[in-house]
Amino acid sequence: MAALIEDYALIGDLQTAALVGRDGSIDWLCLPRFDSPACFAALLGDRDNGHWRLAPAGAGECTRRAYAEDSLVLETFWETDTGSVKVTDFMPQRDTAPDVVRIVEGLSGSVDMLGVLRLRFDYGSAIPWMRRTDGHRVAVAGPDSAWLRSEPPVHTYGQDFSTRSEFTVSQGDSVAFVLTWHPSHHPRPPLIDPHESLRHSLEDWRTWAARCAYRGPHREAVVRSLITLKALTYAPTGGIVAAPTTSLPEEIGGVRNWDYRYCWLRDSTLTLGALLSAGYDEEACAWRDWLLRAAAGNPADLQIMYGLAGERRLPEAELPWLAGYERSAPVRIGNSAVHQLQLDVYGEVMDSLYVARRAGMGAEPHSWNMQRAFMEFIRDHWREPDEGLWEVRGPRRHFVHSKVMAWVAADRAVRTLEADPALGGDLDGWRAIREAVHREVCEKGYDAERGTFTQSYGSSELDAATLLIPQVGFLPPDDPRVVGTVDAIRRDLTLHGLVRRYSVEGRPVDGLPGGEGVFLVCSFWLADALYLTGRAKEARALFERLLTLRNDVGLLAEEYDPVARRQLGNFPQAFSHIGLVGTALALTGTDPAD
Ligand SMILES: OC[C@H]1O[C@H](O[C@H]2O[C@H](CO)[C@@H](O)[C@H](O)[C@H]2O)[C@H](O)[C@@H](O)[C@@H]1O
Repeated sequence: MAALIEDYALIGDLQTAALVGRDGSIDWLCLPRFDSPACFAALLGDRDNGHWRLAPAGAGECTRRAYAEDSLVLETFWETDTGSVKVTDFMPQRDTAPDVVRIVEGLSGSVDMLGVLRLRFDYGSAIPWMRRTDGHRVAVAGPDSAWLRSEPPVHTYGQDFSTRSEFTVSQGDSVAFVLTWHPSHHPRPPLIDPHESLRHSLEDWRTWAARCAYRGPHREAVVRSLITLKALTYAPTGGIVAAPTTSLPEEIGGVRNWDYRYCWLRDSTLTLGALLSAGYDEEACAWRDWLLRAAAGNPADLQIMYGLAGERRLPEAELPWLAGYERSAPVRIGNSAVHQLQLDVYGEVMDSLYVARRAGMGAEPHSWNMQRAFMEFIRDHWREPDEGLWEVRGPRRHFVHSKVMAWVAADRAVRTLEADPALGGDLDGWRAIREAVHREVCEKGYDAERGTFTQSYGSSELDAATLLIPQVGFLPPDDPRVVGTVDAIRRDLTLHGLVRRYSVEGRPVDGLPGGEGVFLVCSFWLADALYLTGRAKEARALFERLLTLRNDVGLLAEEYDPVARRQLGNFPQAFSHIGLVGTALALTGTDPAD
Protein backbone atom coordinates (compact mmCIF):
# COMPACT_ATOMS: atom_id res chain seq x y z
CA MET A 1 0.00 0.00 0.00
CA ALA A 2 1.16 3.53 -0.73
CA ALA A 3 2.15 5.88 2.09
CA LEU A 4 0.06 8.78 3.38
CA ILE A 5 -0.11 11.52 0.76
CA GLU A 6 1.81 13.88 3.06
CA ASP A 7 4.60 11.33 3.41
CA TYR A 8 5.77 12.13 -0.10
CA ALA A 9 8.32 14.68 -1.25
CA LEU A 10 8.67 15.99 -4.80
CA ILE A 11 11.67 15.93 -7.09
CA GLY A 12 11.55 17.01 -10.73
CA ASP A 13 13.36 18.40 -13.76
CA LEU A 14 10.81 20.95 -15.07
CA GLN A 15 9.47 18.38 -17.52
CA THR A 16 8.22 15.71 -15.17
CA ALA A 17 8.30 14.93 -11.44
CA ALA A 18 8.53 12.02 -9.01
CA LEU A 19 7.19 11.39 -5.52
CA VAL A 20 9.60 9.94 -2.95
CA GLY A 21 8.26 8.40 0.28
CA ARG A 22 9.74 8.63 3.76
CA ASP A 23 10.71 4.97 3.32
CA GLY A 24 12.99 5.88 0.40
CA SER A 25 10.63 4.54 -2.26
CA ILE A 26 9.86 6.47 -5.44
CA ASP A 27 6.21 5.50 -5.95
CA TRP A 28 5.20 7.84 -8.80
CA LEU A 29 7.06 8.88 -11.93
CA CYS A 30 5.80 9.60 -15.44
CA LEU A 31 8.38 9.62 -18.24
CA PRO A 32 9.35 11.54 -20.26
CA ARG A 33 6.69 14.22 -19.53
CA PHE A 34 4.32 14.99 -16.66
CA ASP A 35 1.45 13.55 -18.72
CA SER A 36 3.28 10.46 -20.03
CA PRO A 37 2.43 7.00 -18.74
CA ALA A 38 3.93 6.28 -15.32
CA CYS A 39 6.79 3.79 -14.96
CA PHE A 40 6.35 3.85 -11.16
CA ALA A 41 2.65 3.71 -10.25
CA ALA A 42 2.75 2.06 -6.80
CA LEU A 43 1.08 5.23 -5.53
CA LEU A 44 -2.15 4.16 -7.21
CA GLY A 45 -1.83 0.42 -6.77
CA ASP A 46 0.82 -1.66 -5.09
CA ARG A 47 4.54 -2.28 -5.37
CA ASP A 48 3.93 -4.53 -8.39
CA ASN A 49 2.81 -1.45 -10.30
CA GLY A 50 6.34 -0.11 -10.14
CA HIS A 51 8.56 1.65 -7.61
CA TRP A 52 12.21 2.14 -6.72
CA ARG A 53 13.23 1.77 -3.09
CA LEU A 54 16.71 2.61 -1.85
CA ALA A 55 17.18 2.43 1.92
CA PRO A 56 19.13 0.63 4.66
CA ALA A 57 18.30 -3.09 4.54
CA GLY A 58 15.44 -3.85 6.92
CA ALA A 59 14.74 -0.17 7.65
CA GLY A 60 11.30 1.41 7.71
CA GLU A 61 10.86 5.15 7.48
CA CYS A 62 13.77 7.58 7.45
CA THR A 63 14.91 9.40 10.57
CA ARG A 64 14.53 12.80 8.92
CA ARG A 65 14.59 14.44 5.54
CA ALA A 66 14.68 17.92 4.06
CA TYR A 67 15.37 19.74 0.82
CA ALA A 68 18.95 20.95 0.51
CA GLU A 69 18.55 24.69 1.12
CA ASP A 70 16.22 26.38 -1.38
CA SER A 71 16.29 23.57 -3.93
CA LEU A 72 14.37 20.57 -5.20
CA VAL A 73 17.21 18.27 -4.14
CA LEU A 74 15.91 15.96 -1.42
CA GLU A 75 18.15 14.66 1.37
CA THR A 76 16.90 11.66 3.35
CA PHE A 77 18.76 10.51 6.48
CA TRP A 78 18.69 7.17 8.27
CA GLU A 79 20.25 6.42 11.63
CA THR A 80 20.66 2.67 12.09
CA ASP A 81 22.22 0.46 14.78
CA THR A 82 25.41 0.20 12.73
CA GLY A 83 25.75 3.71 11.35
CA SER A 84 24.07 6.55 9.52
CA VAL A 85 23.54 7.24 5.86
CA LYS A 86 22.19 9.96 3.59
CA VAL A 87 20.42 9.45 0.24
CA THR A 88 20.28 12.49 -2.06
CA ASP A 89 17.52 12.31 -4.68
CA PHE A 90 17.08 14.71 -7.58
CA MET A 91 16.36 14.99 -11.29
CA PRO A 92 18.91 17.17 -13.11
CA GLN A 93 17.55 19.65 -15.63
CA ARG A 94 17.88 17.61 -18.76
CA ASP A 95 19.88 18.04 -21.93
CA THR A 96 18.38 15.15 -23.83
CA ALA A 97 17.15 12.31 -21.64
CA PRO A 98 15.47 12.48 -18.21
CA ASP A 99 17.53 11.09 -15.33
CA VAL A 100 16.74 10.23 -11.73
CA VAL A 101 19.88 10.42 -9.60
CA ARG A 102 20.18 8.80 -6.14
CA ILE A 103 23.46 9.29 -4.30
CA VAL A 104 24.07 7.20 -1.16
CA GLU A 105 26.66 8.57 1.27
CA GLY A 106 27.95 6.91 4.41
CA LEU A 107 27.98 9.41 7.27
CA SER A 108 29.15 7.23 10.16
CA GLY A 109 29.81 3.56 10.93
CA SER A 110 28.76 1.25 8.12
CA VAL A 111 25.29 0.54 6.78
CA ASP A 112 24.00 -2.35 4.64
CA MET A 113 21.84 -0.93 1.87
CA LEU A 114 19.17 -2.56 -0.29
CA GLY A 115 17.95 -1.23 -3.62
CA VAL A 116 14.82 -2.67 -5.27
CA LEU A 117 13.94 -1.33 -8.70
CA ARG A 118 10.64 -2.52 -10.15
CA LEU A 119 10.03 -0.82 -13.48
CA ARG A 120 6.50 -1.18 -14.83
CA PHE A 121 5.89 0.90 -17.92
CA ASP A 122 2.48 2.06 -19.14
CA TYR A 123 1.03 2.96 -15.72
CA GLY A 124 2.23 -0.13 -13.94
CA SER A 125 0.99 -2.63 -16.49
CA ALA A 126 4.01 -3.59 -18.64
CA ILE A 127 6.79 -5.73 -17.14
CA PRO A 128 9.90 -4.95 -19.21
CA TRP A 129 12.51 -7.28 -20.59
CA MET A 130 15.81 -6.80 -18.81
CA ARG A 131 19.32 -7.12 -20.20
CA ARG A 132 22.85 -6.01 -19.33
CA THR A 133 24.84 -3.84 -21.72
CA ASP A 134 27.55 -1.17 -21.54
CA GLY A 135 27.69 -1.41 -17.75
CA HIS A 136 23.91 -0.81 -17.50
CA ARG A 137 20.85 -2.84 -16.61
CA VAL A 138 18.44 -1.98 -19.39
CA ALA A 139 14.67 -2.40 -19.21
CA VAL A 140 12.65 -2.36 -22.44
CA ALA A 141 8.91 -2.52 -23.07
CA GLY A 142 7.24 -1.06 -26.16
CA PRO A 143 8.33 2.54 -26.74
CA ASP A 144 10.11 2.86 -23.38
CA SER A 145 13.52 1.92 -22.12
CA ALA A 146 15.23 2.72 -18.83
CA TRP A 147 18.95 2.43 -18.18
CA LEU A 148 20.36 1.90 -14.70
CA ARG A 149 24.01 2.28 -13.78
CA SER A 150 25.97 3.13 -10.67
CA GLU A 151 29.26 4.82 -9.81
CA PRO A 152 31.17 2.87 -8.58
CA PRO A 153 29.50 -0.17 -10.20
CA VAL A 154 27.41 -2.16 -7.71
CA HIS A 155 26.42 -5.76 -8.34
CA THR A 156 22.75 -6.08 -9.34
CA TYR A 157 20.64 -9.21 -9.75
CA GLY A 158 17.12 -10.02 -10.82
CA GLN A 159 14.52 -11.35 -8.40
CA ASP A 160 10.70 -11.41 -8.63
CA PHE A 161 10.77 -9.24 -11.77
CA SER A 162 12.79 -6.58 -9.98
CA THR A 163 16.44 -5.48 -10.08
CA ARG A 164 18.04 -5.65 -6.67
CA SER A 165 21.32 -4.41 -5.29
CA GLU A 166 22.86 -5.09 -1.90
CA PHE A 167 25.92 -3.13 -0.84
CA THR A 168 27.51 -1.62 2.24
CA VAL A 169 28.51 2.00 2.69
CA SER A 170 30.98 3.09 5.35
CA GLN A 171 31.70 6.61 6.53
CA GLY A 172 33.01 8.62 3.56
CA ASP A 173 31.77 6.14 0.91
CA SER A 174 29.51 7.29 -1.86
CA VAL A 175 27.52 5.28 -4.42
CA ALA A 176 25.57 7.12 -7.12
CA PHE A 177 22.75 5.48 -9.09
CA VAL A 178 21.48 7.02 -12.32
CA LEU A 179 18.27 5.85 -13.98
CA THR A 180 17.78 7.28 -17.44
CA TRP A 181 14.71 7.02 -19.66
CA HIS A 182 15.15 6.80 -23.40
CA PRO A 183 12.95 5.90 -26.39
CA SER A 184 13.53 2.16 -26.81
CA HIS A 185 14.48 2.47 -30.49
CA HIS A 186 17.38 4.83 -29.68
CA PRO A 187 20.92 3.72 -28.79
CA ARG A 188 22.30 4.24 -25.29
CA PRO A 189 21.47 7.66 -23.81
CA PRO A 190 24.34 10.07 -23.11
CA LEU A 191 25.96 9.58 -19.69
CA ILE A 192 25.80 12.29 -17.06
CA ASP A 193 28.17 12.84 -14.16
CA PRO A 194 25.90 12.49 -11.09
CA HIS A 195 28.08 14.58 -8.78
CA GLU A 196 28.53 17.41 -11.26
CA SER A 197 24.79 17.31 -11.98
CA LEU A 198 24.14 17.66 -8.26
CA ARG A 199 26.35 20.74 -8.06
CA HIS A 200 24.53 22.28 -11.06
CA SER A 201 21.09 21.48 -9.67
CA LEU A 202 21.90 23.04 -6.31
CA GLU A 203 23.37 26.11 -7.96
CA ASP A 204 20.45 26.54 -10.41
CA TRP A 205 17.84 26.36 -7.64
CA ARG A 206 19.85 28.57 -5.29
CA THR A 207 20.12 31.23 -7.99
CA TRP A 208 16.44 30.94 -8.85
CA ALA A 209 15.25 31.15 -5.23
CA ALA A 210 17.49 34.15 -4.52
CA ARG A 211 15.43 36.14 -7.03
CA CYS A 212 12.36 35.92 -4.77
CA ALA A 213 11.26 39.48 -3.95
CA TYR A 214 9.24 38.47 -0.85
CA ARG A 215 10.98 39.70 2.31
CA GLY A 216 8.29 39.01 4.92
CA PRO A 217 8.30 36.74 7.97
CA HIS A 218 7.23 33.60 6.08
CA ARG A 219 10.05 33.51 3.58
CA GLU A 220 10.84 29.81 4.03
CA ALA A 221 7.21 28.79 3.33
CA VAL A 222 6.84 31.22 0.44
CA VAL A 223 10.07 30.15 -1.25
CA ARG A 224 9.15 26.48 -0.88
CA SER A 225 5.77 27.15 -2.48
CA LEU A 226 7.36 29.11 -5.31
CA ILE A 227 9.88 26.31 -5.94
CA THR A 228 6.96 23.88 -6.02
CA LEU A 229 5.07 26.07 -8.51
CA LYS A 230 8.19 26.37 -10.64
CA ALA A 231 8.56 22.58 -10.51
CA LEU A 232 5.08 22.30 -12.03
CA THR A 233 6.09 24.27 -15.12
CA TYR A 234 6.92 22.38 -18.28
CA ALA A 235 10.02 24.29 -19.33
CA PRO A 236 10.06 23.46 -23.08
CA THR A 237 6.70 25.19 -23.67
CA GLY A 238 6.01 27.37 -20.60
CA GLY A 239 2.83 25.37 -19.78
CA ILE A 240 2.04 24.83 -16.08
CA VAL A 241 0.35 21.68 -14.73
CA ALA A 242 -2.21 21.80 -11.89
CA ALA A 243 -0.41 18.93 -10.11
CA PRO A 244 1.99 16.14 -11.14
CA THR A 245 -0.39 13.34 -10.16
CA THR A 246 -3.65 11.77 -11.22
CA SER A 247 -6.42 10.29 -9.11
CA LEU A 248 -5.22 10.99 -5.60
CA PRO A 249 -8.68 10.95 -4.05
CA GLU A 250 -10.67 13.86 -2.62
CA GLU A 251 -12.22 11.26 -0.29
CA ILE A 252 -10.49 8.04 0.74
CA GLY A 253 -12.36 5.23 -1.01
CA GLY A 254 -14.34 7.76 -3.07
CA VAL A 255 -14.78 8.41 -6.79
CA ARG A 256 -13.61 12.03 -6.99
CA ASN A 257 -10.31 11.06 -8.58
CA TRP A 258 -9.10 13.23 -11.46
CA ASP A 259 -6.09 13.72 -13.65
CA TYR A 260 -4.37 17.06 -12.97
CA ARG A 261 -1.35 16.66 -15.23
CA TYR A 262 -2.61 19.31 -17.66
CA CYS A 263 -2.55 23.06 -18.04
CA TRP A 264 -5.74 24.70 -16.79
CA LEU A 265 -6.01 28.34 -17.83
CA ARG A 266 -7.37 29.12 -14.35
CA ASP A 267 -4.70 27.29 -12.34
CA SER A 268 -1.87 28.44 -14.56
CA THR A 269 -2.88 32.10 -14.62
CA LEU A 270 -3.11 32.05 -10.84
CA THR A 271 0.30 30.33 -10.66
CA LEU A 272 1.62 33.00 -12.91
CA GLY A 273 0.16 35.68 -10.65
CA ALA A 274 1.94 34.15 -7.65
CA LEU A 275 5.26 33.96 -9.51
CA LEU A 276 4.89 37.47 -10.88
CA SER A 277 4.07 38.94 -7.49
CA ALA A 278 7.29 37.43 -6.16
CA GLY A 279 9.38 38.90 -8.98
CA TYR A 280 9.52 36.03 -11.49
CA ASP A 281 8.79 37.82 -14.78
CA GLU A 282 10.50 35.35 -17.13
CA GLU A 283 8.02 32.63 -16.22
CA ALA A 284 5.20 35.08 -16.93
CA CYS A 285 6.51 35.75 -20.44
CA ALA A 286 6.97 32.04 -21.14
CA TRP A 287 3.43 31.32 -20.00
CA ARG A 288 1.95 34.22 -22.00
CA ASP A 289 3.64 32.82 -25.13
CA TRP A 290 2.34 29.34 -24.29
CA LEU A 291 -1.16 30.80 -24.00
CA LEU A 292 -0.92 32.62 -27.32
CA ARG A 293 0.02 29.38 -29.05
CA ALA A 294 -2.54 27.24 -27.20
CA ALA A 295 -5.43 29.67 -27.68
CA ALA A 296 -4.61 30.56 -31.31
CA GLY A 297 -7.62 30.19 -33.57
CA ASN A 298 -11.28 30.97 -32.99
CA PRO A 299 -11.91 32.34 -29.44
CA ALA A 300 -15.11 30.32 -29.39
CA ASP A 301 -12.89 27.23 -29.46
CA LEU A 302 -10.91 28.31 -26.38
CA GLN A 303 -10.63 25.38 -24.00
CA ILE A 304 -10.43 25.64 -20.23
CA MET A 305 -7.38 23.36 -20.26
CA TYR A 306 -4.79 22.04 -22.67
CA GLY A 307 -1.94 19.56 -22.76
CA LEU A 308 1.60 20.67 -21.91
CA ALA A 309 2.29 21.83 -25.46
CA GLY A 310 -1.23 23.09 -26.06
CA GLU A 311 -2.73 19.75 -27.13
CA ARG A 312 -6.52 19.95 -27.32
CA ARG A 313 -7.65 16.35 -26.97
CA LEU A 314 -7.37 14.95 -23.42
CA PRO A 315 -9.77 12.00 -23.57
CA GLU A 316 -10.74 10.63 -20.17
CA ALA A 317 -10.20 6.91 -19.56
CA GLU A 318 -10.06 4.59 -16.57
CA LEU A 319 -7.15 2.26 -15.73
CA PRO A 320 -8.87 -0.79 -14.24
CA TRP A 321 -5.64 -2.63 -13.41
CA LEU A 322 -4.77 0.00 -10.81
CA ALA A 323 -6.74 -0.48 -7.58
CA GLY A 324 -6.48 3.22 -6.75
CA TYR A 325 -4.89 5.06 -3.84
CA GLU A 326 -6.14 3.20 -0.72
CA ARG A 327 -8.65 1.55 -3.07
CA SER A 328 -10.09 4.86 -4.26
CA ALA A 329 -11.24 3.90 -7.73
CA PRO A 330 -11.45 4.57 -10.56
CA VAL A 331 -8.00 5.74 -11.52
CA ARG A 332 -8.52 8.15 -14.39
CA ILE A 333 -6.23 9.60 -17.04
CA GLY A 334 -7.28 12.45 -19.33
CA ASN A 335 -9.98 14.86 -18.19
CA SER A 336 -13.48 15.30 -19.64
CA ALA A 337 -13.75 18.73 -18.04
CA VAL A 338 -11.77 19.88 -21.09
CA HIS A 339 -15.07 20.28 -22.95
CA GLN A 340 -16.79 22.37 -20.29
CA LEU A 341 -17.83 26.01 -20.49
CA GLN A 342 -16.23 27.84 -17.57
CA LEU A 343 -16.74 31.56 -18.02
CA ASP A 344 -14.37 32.46 -15.20
CA VAL A 345 -11.29 31.55 -17.25
CA TYR A 346 -11.80 34.60 -19.46
CA GLY A 347 -11.69 36.80 -16.36
CA GLU A 348 -8.63 35.06 -14.97
CA VAL A 349 -6.73 35.31 -18.26
CA MET A 350 -7.71 38.95 -18.83
CA ASP A 351 -6.71 39.79 -15.27
CA SER A 352 -3.32 38.09 -15.46
CA LEU A 353 -2.49 39.77 -18.78
CA TYR A 354 -3.59 43.10 -17.28
CA VAL A 355 -1.33 42.57 -14.25
CA ALA A 356 1.55 41.42 -16.45
CA ARG A 357 1.18 44.47 -18.70
CA ARG A 358 1.21 46.77 -15.67
CA ALA A 359 4.29 44.97 -14.38
CA GLY A 360 6.04 45.99 -17.59
CA MET A 361 6.02 42.64 -19.38
CA GLY A 362 7.00 43.26 -23.03
CA ALA A 363 4.03 43.87 -25.31
CA GLU A 364 3.13 41.09 -27.72
CA PRO A 365 0.96 42.36 -30.59
CA HIS A 366 -1.07 39.13 -30.82
CA SER A 367 -1.87 39.31 -27.13
CA TRP A 368 -4.20 42.30 -27.38
CA ASN A 369 -5.86 40.85 -30.50
CA MET A 370 -6.55 37.69 -28.53
CA GLN A 371 -7.94 39.71 -25.61
CA ARG A 372 -10.27 41.61 -27.97
CA ALA A 373 -11.49 38.30 -29.34
CA PHE A 374 -12.08 37.07 -25.77
CA MET A 375 -14.23 40.14 -25.14
CA GLU A 376 -16.34 39.34 -28.19
CA PHE A 377 -16.89 35.91 -26.70
CA ILE A 378 -17.81 37.34 -23.30
CA ARG A 379 -20.20 39.80 -24.96
CA ASP A 380 -22.03 36.93 -26.68
CA HIS A 381 -21.92 34.33 -23.88
CA TRP A 382 -21.83 35.89 -20.43
CA ARG A 383 -25.57 35.37 -19.95
CA GLU A 384 -25.23 31.58 -20.39
CA PRO A 385 -25.08 29.07 -17.54
CA ASP A 386 -21.79 27.18 -17.22
CA GLU A 387 -20.00 24.48 -15.22
CA GLY A 388 -18.13 27.02 -13.12
CA LEU A 389 -14.65 26.94 -11.61
CA TRP A 390 -15.40 23.76 -9.66
CA GLU A 391 -16.04 21.99 -12.96
CA VAL A 392 -19.26 20.43 -11.73
CA ARG A 393 -20.40 17.42 -13.63
CA GLY A 394 -24.06 18.16 -12.82
CA PRO A 395 -26.26 20.51 -14.88
CA ARG A 396 -24.98 23.94 -15.89
CA ARG A 397 -25.94 26.84 -13.64
CA HIS A 398 -25.62 30.59 -13.46
CA PHE A 399 -22.68 30.48 -11.06
CA VAL A 400 -22.11 33.76 -9.25
CA HIS A 401 -18.32 33.37 -9.38
CA SER A 402 -18.42 32.82 -13.17
CA LYS A 403 -20.41 36.02 -13.66
CA VAL A 404 -18.15 37.96 -11.31
CA MET A 405 -15.18 36.82 -13.40
CA ALA A 406 -16.99 37.85 -16.61
CA TRP A 407 -17.21 41.27 -14.93
CA VAL A 408 -13.45 41.05 -14.24
CA ALA A 409 -12.81 40.33 -17.95
CA ALA A 410 -14.76 43.43 -18.97
CA ASP A 411 -13.24 45.55 -16.22
CA ARG A 412 -9.65 44.68 -17.14
CA ALA A 413 -10.37 45.23 -20.84
CA VAL A 414 -11.79 48.69 -20.03
CA ARG A 415 -8.88 49.62 -17.77
CA THR A 416 -6.27 48.46 -20.28
CA LEU A 417 -7.85 50.51 -23.03
CA GLU A 418 -8.33 53.56 -20.81
CA ALA A 419 -4.61 53.43 -19.99
CA ASP A 420 -3.56 52.89 -23.60
CA PRO A 421 -6.27 54.04 -26.06
CA ALA A 422 -3.94 53.43 -29.01
CA LEU A 423 -4.53 49.69 -28.56
CA GLY A 424 -8.07 50.13 -29.91
CA GLY A 425 -11.25 48.38 -28.84
CA ASP A 426 -14.96 48.77 -28.10
CA LEU A 427 -14.60 50.83 -24.92
CA ASP A 428 -18.26 51.80 -24.65
CA GLY A 429 -19.44 48.26 -25.39
CA TRP A 430 -17.14 46.79 -22.73
CA ARG A 431 -18.21 49.40 -20.19
CA ALA A 432 -21.83 48.45 -20.90
CA ILE A 433 -21.08 44.73 -20.37
CA ARG A 434 -19.30 45.52 -17.13
CA GLU A 435 -22.29 47.45 -15.84
CA ALA A 436 -24.87 44.89 -16.97
CA VAL A 437 -23.02 41.96 -15.35
CA HIS A 438 -22.60 43.88 -12.11
CA ARG A 439 -26.28 44.78 -11.97
CA GLU A 440 -27.42 41.23 -12.70
CA VAL A 441 -25.11 39.59 -10.13
CA CYS A 442 -26.21 41.99 -7.40
CA GLU A 443 -29.87 41.39 -8.28
CA LYS A 444 -29.89 37.63 -8.87
CA GLY A 445 -26.85 36.32 -7.03
CA TYR A 446 -27.42 38.00 -3.69
CA ASP A 447 -29.79 36.71 -1.02
CA ALA A 448 -30.86 39.88 0.80
CA GLU A 449 -32.68 37.97 3.52
CA ARG A 450 -29.58 36.00 4.54
CA GLY A 451 -27.24 38.82 3.62
CA THR A 452 -24.94 36.70 1.44
CA PHE A 453 -24.03 36.02 -2.15
CA THR A 454 -25.10 32.51 -3.14
CA GLN A 455 -23.48 29.86 -5.29
CA SER A 456 -25.76 30.40 -8.28
CA TYR A 457 -28.79 32.50 -9.14
CA GLY A 458 -31.78 31.51 -7.01
CA SER A 459 -29.85 28.85 -5.05
CA SER A 460 -29.64 28.74 -1.27
CA GLU A 461 -26.18 27.14 -1.39
CA LEU A 462 -22.97 28.98 -0.56
CA ASP A 463 -19.74 28.91 -2.56
CA ALA A 464 -16.26 29.64 -1.20
CA ALA A 465 -15.33 31.22 -4.54
CA THR A 466 -17.50 34.23 -3.63
CA LEU A 467 -14.81 35.05 -1.03
CA LEU A 468 -12.90 36.45 -4.00
CA ILE A 469 -15.45 39.22 -4.64
CA PRO A 470 -13.50 41.91 -2.76
CA GLN A 471 -10.13 40.63 -3.96
CA VAL A 472 -11.00 41.05 -7.65
CA GLY A 473 -12.55 44.48 -7.00
CA PHE A 474 -16.16 43.61 -7.79
CA LEU A 475 -17.26 45.26 -4.52
CA PRO A 476 -15.24 47.06 -1.85
CA PRO A 477 -14.28 44.98 1.22
CA ASP A 478 -16.41 47.08 3.57
CA ASP A 479 -19.58 46.60 1.52
CA PRO A 480 -22.12 44.92 3.86
CA ARG A 481 -22.84 42.31 1.16
CA VAL A 482 -19.17 41.30 1.20
CA VAL A 483 -18.96 41.20 4.99
CA GLY A 484 -22.22 39.20 5.09
CA THR A 485 -20.87 36.68 2.58
CA VAL A 486 -17.63 36.20 4.50
CA ASP A 487 -19.59 35.67 7.72
CA ALA A 488 -22.05 33.24 6.12
CA ILE A 489 -19.23 31.15 4.67
CA ARG A 490 -17.44 31.13 7.98
CA ARG A 491 -20.59 30.02 9.72
CA ASP A 492 -22.00 27.50 7.27
CA LEU A 493 -19.21 26.31 5.00
CA THR A 494 -16.41 25.49 7.40
CA LEU A 495 -15.36 22.28 9.07
CA HIS A 496 -13.08 22.65 12.09
CA GLY A 497 -12.45 26.24 10.96
CA LEU A 498 -11.34 25.27 7.44
CA VAL A 499 -13.36 25.98 4.32
CA ARG A 500 -15.23 23.60 2.02
CA ARG A 501 -15.61 24.85 -1.55
CA TYR A 502 -19.34 24.04 -1.48
CA SER A 503 -21.63 21.78 0.48
CA VAL A 504 -21.50 18.08 -0.39
CA GLU A 505 -24.46 17.19 1.81
CA GLY A 506 -27.68 15.85 0.27
CA ARG A 507 -27.57 16.17 -3.52
CA PRO A 508 -24.31 18.04 -4.14
CA VAL A 509 -24.03 20.46 -7.03
CA ASP A 510 -21.25 18.41 -8.63
CA GLY A 511 -23.57 15.47 -9.27
CA LEU A 512 -21.14 12.98 -7.67
CA PRO A 513 -21.65 10.48 -4.84
CA GLY A 514 -19.69 10.72 -1.59
CA GLY A 515 -17.97 13.67 0.03
CA GLU A 516 -14.63 15.41 0.08
CA GLY A 517 -12.28 17.25 2.41
CA VAL A 518 -11.88 20.97 2.91
CA PHE A 519 -10.42 22.70 -0.13
CA LEU A 520 -7.18 24.30 0.97
CA VAL A 521 -7.05 27.28 -1.38
CA CYS A 522 -10.50 28.30 -0.10
CA SER A 523 -9.14 28.55 3.45
CA PHE A 524 -6.39 30.87 2.19
CA TRP A 525 -9.11 32.90 0.46
CA LEU A 526 -10.95 33.15 3.79
CA ALA A 527 -7.77 34.45 5.42
CA ASP A 528 -7.48 37.05 2.62
CA ALA A 529 -11.13 38.05 3.00
CA LEU A 530 -10.82 38.34 6.79
CA TYR A 531 -7.79 40.56 6.34
CA LEU A 532 -9.50 42.74 3.75
CA THR A 533 -12.61 43.10 5.91
CA GLY A 534 -10.58 44.37 8.85
CA ARG A 535 -10.03 41.20 10.85
CA ALA A 536 -6.27 40.96 10.52
CA LYS A 537 -5.69 39.03 13.75
CA GLU A 538 -8.08 36.28 12.70
CA ALA A 539 -6.57 36.27 9.21
CA ARG A 540 -3.09 35.78 10.65
CA ALA A 541 -4.25 33.05 13.02
CA LEU A 542 -5.88 31.15 10.14
CA PHE A 543 -2.77 31.57 7.98
CA GLU A 544 -0.52 30.27 10.78
CA ARG A 545 -2.79 27.27 11.17
CA LEU A 546 -2.74 26.57 7.44
CA LEU A 547 1.07 26.60 7.53
CA THR A 548 0.98 23.77 10.07
CA LEU A 549 -0.92 21.59 7.58
CA ARG A 550 2.09 21.51 5.24
CA ASN A 551 4.04 18.28 5.36
CA ASP A 552 7.58 17.98 6.72
CA VAL A 553 9.02 19.34 3.45
CA GLY A 554 6.49 22.16 3.05
CA LEU A 555 4.07 20.58 0.56
CA LEU A 556 0.29 20.77 0.33
CA ALA A 557 -2.23 18.63 -1.52
CA GLU A 558 -5.48 20.02 -2.88
CA GLU A 559 -7.60 19.15 0.17
CA TYR A 560 -7.36 18.21 3.84
CA ASP A 561 -9.45 15.99 6.08
CA PRO A 562 -9.59 17.85 9.42
CA VAL A 563 -11.12 14.86 11.19
CA ALA A 564 -8.58 12.23 10.07
CA ARG A 565 -5.93 14.99 9.96
CA ARG A 566 -4.48 13.96 6.64
CA GLN A 567 -4.01 15.49 3.22
CA LEU A 568 -6.28 14.53 0.34
CA GLY A 569 -6.33 14.97 -3.43
CA ASN A 570 -3.66 15.50 -6.03
CA PHE A 571 -0.27 16.42 -4.66
CA PRO A 572 1.37 18.83 -4.51
CA GLN A 573 -1.31 21.05 -5.95
CA ALA A 574 -0.60 24.43 -7.52
CA PHE A 575 -3.87 25.92 -6.22
CA SER A 576 -2.91 25.36 -2.56
CA HIS A 577 0.58 26.80 -2.99
CA ILE A 578 -0.82 29.77 -4.94
CA GLY A 579 -3.10 30.41 -1.96
CA LEU A 580 -0.17 30.26 0.46
CA VAL A 581 1.93 32.75 -1.53
CA GLY A 582 -1.03 35.10 -2.06
CA THR A 583 -1.98 35.22 1.61
CA ALA A 584 1.62 35.59 2.79
CA LEU A 585 2.02 38.58 0.46
CA ALA A 586 -1.31 40.09 1.50
CA LEU A 587 -0.41 39.81 5.18
CA THR A 588 2.85 41.70 4.76
CA GLY A 589 0.84 44.93 4.29
CA THR A 590 0.02 47.26 7.14
CA ASP A 591 -2.96 45.83 8.98
CA PRO A 592 -6.23 47.58 8.32
CA ALA A 593 -8.10 48.58 11.51
CA ASP A 594 -8.66 45.48 13.69
O1 LIG B 1 -14.82 18.41 -8.65
C1 LIG B 1 -14.97 17.95 -9.93
C2 LIG B 1 -13.82 18.38 -10.81
O2 LIG B 1 -12.62 18.26 -10.07
C3 LIG B 1 -11.44 18.59 -10.76
O3 LIG B 1 -11.36 20.00 -10.86
C4 LIG B 1 -10.65 20.61 -9.83
O4 LIG B 1 -9.32 20.71 -10.19
C5 LIG B 1 -8.99 21.64 -11.21
C6 LIG B 1 -7.48 21.60 -11.38
O5 LIG B 1 -6.83 22.01 -10.23
C7 LIG B 1 -9.44 23.04 -10.80
O6 LIG B 1 -9.18 23.94 -11.86
C8 LIG B 1 -10.93 23.00 -10.51
O7 LIG B 1 -11.30 24.27 -10.01
C9 LIG B 1 -11.23 21.95 -9.45
O8 LIG B 1 -12.61 21.85 -9.24
C10 LIG B 1 -11.38 17.82 -12.07
O9 LIG B 1 -10.28 18.25 -12.85
C11 LIG B 1 -12.62 17.88 -12.90
O10 LIG B 1 -12.54 17.02 -13.99
C12 LIG B 1 -13.80 17.50 -12.03
O11 LIG B 1 -14.97 17.66 -12.78
